Amino acid sequence: MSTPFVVAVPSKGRLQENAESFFARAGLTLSKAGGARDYRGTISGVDNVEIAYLSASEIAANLARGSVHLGVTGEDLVRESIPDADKRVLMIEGLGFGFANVVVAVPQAWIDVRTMADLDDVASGFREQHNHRMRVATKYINLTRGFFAKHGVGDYRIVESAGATEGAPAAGTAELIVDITTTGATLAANGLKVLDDGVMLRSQANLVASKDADWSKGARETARVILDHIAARARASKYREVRTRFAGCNDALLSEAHNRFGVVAPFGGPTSSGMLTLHCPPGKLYALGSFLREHGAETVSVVSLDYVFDRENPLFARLEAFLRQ
Ligand SMILES: Nc1ncnc2c1ncn2[C@@H]1O[C@H](COP(=O)(O)OP(=O)(O)OP(=O)(O)O)[C@@H](O)[C@H]1O
Ligand SMILES: O=P(O)(O)OC[C@H]1O[C@H](OP(=O)(O)OP(=O)(O)O)[C@H](O)[C@@H]1O
Ligand SMILES: [Mg+2]
Repeated sequence: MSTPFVVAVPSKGRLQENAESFFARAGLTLSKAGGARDYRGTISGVDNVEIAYLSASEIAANLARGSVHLGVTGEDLVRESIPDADKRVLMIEGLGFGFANVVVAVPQAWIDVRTMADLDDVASGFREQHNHRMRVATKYINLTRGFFAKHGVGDYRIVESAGATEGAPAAGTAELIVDITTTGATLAANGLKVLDDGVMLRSQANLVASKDADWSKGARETARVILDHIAARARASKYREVRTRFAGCNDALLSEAHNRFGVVAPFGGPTSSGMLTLHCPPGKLYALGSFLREHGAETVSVVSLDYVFDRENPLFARLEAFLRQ
């Protein structure tokens, strides 16, 4: 038997539920072989795939190592734990959940410190006054080093923090922090504020491929099938299907609809009896319906799409290009 194609899926934390429903929406049903507590699983109907249930940070580490082919994890973890990430992994697609920013936050009491440049001023003075360098608590060590260097801030020391990072300034173990935030509630509760230019990374959950996995012919074919499901779902959710029939429909009208509403005609122009099928972005449906009726349509119906299978698979094309590099 050939070695399995491994897909890593978050087993806990904030990304877990959304990741499972992302696969389900794409028609990929994950099942845990040995029940809820099992950490290996399969995808029904796609042969030779093994699902590895891991934490989001383990998934980033496994992608770096090439021990999984595809994984769902946060961009923050990818950028922090994989040096030269863009060469080692491909972020195939942002998944629209797990949004969070990695930020530099200082005590609100530091009223004169609003920017990284202000922080640089504080850092220099701090060392003279306190006999030690300004301390930054974080688990994002590499991201912090890169960002601070980019802003010319050098006079600081990192204090590694695995959890409850926001508490470090009040506890006296650091002067400021770098951490991930969504609502900002935890920062506010700890009397911290984000610097105006202190957003280091806008992260979301991503579908990520590892360059160093075993990309045999069989593995590529499995990736193609999985990404075909995902692309079909992504394409379907960008549009609604609009159907109508009217005599006066012509190419000029279709190109006006395309320009004004972003409409595409996946099956070509109207049939001989004037039947027309269009795909329209959800936000433009009413405007398109009005436009079609103004030009002679009697009735316009709209339905949701589950999948749109195209000959082109942009996600797999991106993966192939990356693996060729
Ligand atoms: N408000 C948030 N705080 C932290 N992470 C968030 C937030 N919103 C989204 N995320 C994303 O979720 C990822 C996993 O965070 P979470 O703390 O849920 O995982 P975890 O199961 O605790 O993983 P680990 O054990 O590896 O820390 C983060 O790296 C980030 O990409
Ligand atoms: O901006 P907010 O919406 O308040 O969210 C930010 C908080 O959430 C995360 O912690 P998490 O809940 O993942 O706990 P952990 O530190 O144990 O991983 C993060 O480390 C912050 O503490
Ligand atoms: Mg966590």
